[in-house]
Amino acid sequence: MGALYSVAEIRQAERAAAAQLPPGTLMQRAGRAAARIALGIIGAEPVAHQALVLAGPGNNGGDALEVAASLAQSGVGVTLVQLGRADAAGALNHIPAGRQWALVVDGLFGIGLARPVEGAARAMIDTVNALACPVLALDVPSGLDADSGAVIGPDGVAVRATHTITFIGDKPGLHTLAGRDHAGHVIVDRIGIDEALLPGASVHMNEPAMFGLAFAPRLHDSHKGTFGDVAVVGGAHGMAGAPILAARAALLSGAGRVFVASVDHGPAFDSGQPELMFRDAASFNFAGSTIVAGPGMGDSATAIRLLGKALDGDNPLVLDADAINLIAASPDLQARLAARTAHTILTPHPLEAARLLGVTAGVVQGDRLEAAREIAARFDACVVLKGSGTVIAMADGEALINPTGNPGLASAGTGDVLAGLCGSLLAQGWPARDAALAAVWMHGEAADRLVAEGCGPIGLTASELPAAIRRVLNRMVAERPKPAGQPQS
Ligand SMILES: NC(=O)C1=CN([C@@H]2O[C@H](COP(=O)(O)OP(=O)(O)OC[C@H]3O[C@@H](n4cnc5c(N)ncnc54)[C@H](OP(=O)(O)O)[C@@H]3O)[C@@H](O)[C@H]2O)[C@@H](O)CC1
Ligand SMILES: Nc1ncnc2c1ncn2[C@@H]1O[C@H](COP(=O)(O)OP(=O)(O)O)[C@@H](O)[C@H]1O
Ligand SMILES: [K+]
Repeated sequence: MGALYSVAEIRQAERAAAAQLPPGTLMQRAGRAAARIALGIIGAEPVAHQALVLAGPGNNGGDALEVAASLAQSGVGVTLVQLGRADAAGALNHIPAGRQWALVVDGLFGIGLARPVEGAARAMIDTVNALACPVLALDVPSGLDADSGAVIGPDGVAVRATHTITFIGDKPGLHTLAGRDHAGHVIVDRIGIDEALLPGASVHMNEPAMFGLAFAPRLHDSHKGTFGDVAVVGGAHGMAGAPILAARAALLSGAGRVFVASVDHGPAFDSGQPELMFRDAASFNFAGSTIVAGPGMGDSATAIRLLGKALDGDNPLVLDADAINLIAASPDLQARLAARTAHTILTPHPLEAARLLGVTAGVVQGDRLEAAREIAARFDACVVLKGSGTVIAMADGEALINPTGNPGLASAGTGDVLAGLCGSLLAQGWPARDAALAAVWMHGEAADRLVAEGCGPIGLTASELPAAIRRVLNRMVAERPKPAGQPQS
C-alpha cells in the first residue's frame, strides 16, 4: 500500500513486462488509461471540448500520441503539438495563441528526462503554466525529477499540472520538494503490469495504515502517571516561546505531565496554559521524563552540557533545532548520539540536516530520501526531514513521504509543535517509528483542517496547531484499526 518506486525500479519492471507483450502494448495501455482520466476532467469543464496535447520526442510523447488518438475517437477536438528531437524551432512546435482549452495533456518528457529543459520545450512549458485550464501530466510533469521531486536544472522549469497519471507505480518525486506543486492530484495506473514484477518497495507514503495500530483507547483505571512526563529543554534568552509551543503540543496530545526546563531564566508560568510546569534546567531531575531538547535552546555552555547529559541518558529523546545544530558542530556529541540505545527522533529542517551531514542545504534537497536515510543510519535514529513532503527515515533504510500539511505551516514555531508532539507520543509509550510517523501525519492533517476551516494557509499560527492536533488525535483513536482477527467496528 502506498509504495513508491525509483525510476530504475520502474524501468526494470517495464522491461520485464514488455518482454512478454507485443511491441507498443504498454504505450497503448498508458495512452488509453490517460485518455479515460482526460475525459473525466473534460466532462466537468463547461468550455468547448478542445484539448491541447503536447508530445515530446521519446516514449512519453508516444503515450501522448495514443491519448490524442483516443480523445479524437471520443469526439474531443484535439490540437496536437509535437516536439521533435532536432526541429525544436519548427512551425509545428508552437502552441496556438488565444485559444481556450478544456485540457492540456503534457506528454513532453517523462522519466527519460536527462537534462534541463531548454529552447522550444521550455517555451511550451512556460506557456502551459500561464494557462488557467486543467493540465494532465503523463507519468511525470515534464521537467520534474521523478526520484527527487526537484525541478531539473539550476534555473529549470517544469509543468505545473492539476493532475498526473503515473504509470506502473507511484514515484517519490511526485510527493516531495517541488513535486506537490507540479504533480497536482496523482493517479497511479499499473497499465496491467503484474505487481510481482516490481521489487519490494523501500519507500512508502506515510498513511494511517502505517502507524494506526499504535492508537489505543484510554482505560478508566488510569492516572496522569500512566501517560508519561515530557520535559522540554530550551528557552534561551529571547526564545522562551519555542519550548512553550512544544510543551503545549505535548500537553494537548496527551502527555500526563509537561515541564519546561529553561536553560536561561525562563518565565514562571504560561498564562495561556497554566498546566505547564516551569523549572530551571540546570537543577531539574530528568529521571523518567521523555526529553524534547532544542526549541530555542541556544548555544551556551549550559545548553551544551544539558544536551550531553540528555544524550548520555536512557530517556526517550527528541532532538530539534539548536540541539541538532550543537550536535552538528561537535564530533563528541555526535559520538554520544550514535551510542544511544533508547528511542531517539531527530527533526531537522533541510539546513539543520545539511549541517549534520556537512553538506549544503541544496545537496540535501537534491535527494531528500538519501539525506534522511544517511542521517538515520549514521546516528542509528529515526529522522524526520521536514518541509513539503516531509521524509521520515529509519536506520534500516525504510523511508516514508508524508502527504499531509500545507504552506500554512511555513511560519516560525510549527516545528516546535511537531517536536513536542513527537515527545508526547514517546512519553505515552510509543516506539520512535510509530511516534514519528503519527506525529508528522497528524501535524499536517491538523494544518489541513485549519485551512479547510478558513484559518489559513495565510496567517496560520503555530499556537493554533495543538488544539487542532488534539481533535485529529482523538478521532484517530476513535477510528483506530483493530489488530487482525478482531472485528472492525
Ligand atoms: N518505461 C516505462 O515504464 C513505460 C514508459 N512509458 C512512457 O515512456 C516514458 C519514458 O520514455 P523515454 O525513456 O523515451 O523518455 P522520455 O521521458 O520520453 O524522454 C526522453 C526523450 O526526451 C529527450 N530529452 C531528454 N531530456 C531532454 C531535454 N532536456 N530537452 C530535450 N529533449 C530531451 C530524449 O532525447 P535524447 O536525450 O535521447 O537526445 C528522448 O528523446 C515514461 O515516462 C512513460 O511516459 C509508457 O509508454 C509505458 C511504460
Ligand atoms: N510548505 C510546507 N508544506 C508542508 N509542511 C510545511 C511547509 N513548510 C513548513 N512545513 C512544516 O512546518 C514545520 C516547520 O518546522 P521548522 O522549519 O523547524 O520551523 P520552526 O523551527 O520555526 O518551528 C515542519 O514540520 C515542516 O515540515
Ligand atoms: K510528462
